[in-house]
Amino acid sequence: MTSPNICKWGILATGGIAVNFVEDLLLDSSKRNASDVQHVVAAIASSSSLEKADDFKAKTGCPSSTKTYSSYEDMVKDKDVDIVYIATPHVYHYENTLLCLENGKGVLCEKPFTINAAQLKHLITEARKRNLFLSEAMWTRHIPAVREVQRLIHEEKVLGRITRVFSDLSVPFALDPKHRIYNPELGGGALLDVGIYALTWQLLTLYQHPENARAHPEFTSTFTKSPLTGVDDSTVVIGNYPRLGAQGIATTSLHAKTSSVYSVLIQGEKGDIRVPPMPMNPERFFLDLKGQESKEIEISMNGSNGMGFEADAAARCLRDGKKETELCTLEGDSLVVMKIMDEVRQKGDFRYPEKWEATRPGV
Ligand SMILES: NC(=O)C1=CN([C@@H]2O[C@H](COP(=O)(O)OP(=O)(O)OC[C@H]3O[C@@H](n4cnc5c(N)ncnc54)[C@H](OP(=O)(O)O)[C@@H]3O)[C@@H](O)[C@H]2O)C=CC1
Ligand SMILES: O=C1OC[C@@H](O)[C@H](O)[C@H]1O
Repeated sequence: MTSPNICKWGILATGGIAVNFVEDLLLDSSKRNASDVQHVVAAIASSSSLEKADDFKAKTGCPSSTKTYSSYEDMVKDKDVDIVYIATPHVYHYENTLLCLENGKGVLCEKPFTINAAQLKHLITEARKRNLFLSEAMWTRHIPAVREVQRLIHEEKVLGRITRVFSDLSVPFALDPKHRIYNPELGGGALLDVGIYALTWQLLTLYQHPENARAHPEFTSTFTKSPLTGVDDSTVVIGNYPRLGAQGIATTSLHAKTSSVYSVLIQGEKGDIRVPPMPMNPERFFLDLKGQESKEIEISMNGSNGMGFEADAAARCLRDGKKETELCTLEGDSLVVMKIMDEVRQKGDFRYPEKWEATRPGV
């Protein structure tokens, strides 16, 4: 048996989700059927202090060999780092990614990739120019249960013709204007933070349906601005897919909570598939075929938070010299999502502060 390929990660930012990501990196990858790759947390950087990076290292149980840095700029120069995972608030993704690329590092950047499509196009150009790996950490696209739902409806066609897909992620956050979810200076708002998952499910099921052949749907949307800070606090995106004769209704809210019955409901002529919450990383779903008992299908992640699958995909790309993952391509997937979110924000007459919408001068 050949030894696993080792992927050496740098962790840029030490907030909430970075903990979950690092926990998954430290799990035995064979539990995810990924014995061909192995992850090492080579370095952790905090922009706040070295102490914060050290605390993060201790809290997540990283080995003593993991280096810590008190600046992102120093970490990206570390020769022991192959790829950087970026977990800062949304408005920083563009500059943080450029910093990594300019220092020769591949990047897996948290969602939403950037604030707008123009910024993402620039990142794609820079990554290609430098022949570096680049991907959005849209983990949902890599989750085994999500892939199984896609296989069932697209390949096995268990529901026959698909007619409608409802998808929702709604999280009632406390009304705090400083929290990144409500703060326009951090790229807050329901659509970019949580609505992106509801939209992704619509694209995974309808846009990526083989009979749609990635034809761009026509979108109708509503965008409600929070009286607190002006970011959207509830948004609906309806996609019309004429090639399928189907519609997708993606919803998000910072007030309501996703129904406990389903976060995704895929309706077809032969029945429904129902994915209970949460939609980001489901381990089970229900197949409700007409005239039959409901069947629960469980696809366990064996104790993983669900973020290891995107890390495995990135590690395989680095090993194989690929510059993007197959399940979350730059132009075919991430850029499509960014363009739709731009369109929805434009219709809702909402822009982030101009300095966060900007691309570098001359781009
Ligand atoms: N995939 C998923 O399920 C999830 C993804 N996310 C995504 O991950 C990213 C980070 O979210 P989350 O971890 O919840 O955010 P947190 O607020 O918990 O952490 C963000 C980190 O970014 C760094 N940072 C740098 N500049 C700032 C600043 N001006 N204000 C605040 N933080 C700053 C800080 O780390 P330091 O001090 O170390 O530099 C901070 O701890 C977002 O893109 C979000 O959408 C979030 C939750 C779940
Ligand atoms: O990605 C996310 O998923 C879970 C949410 O609670 C969080 O705000 C968001 O960033």
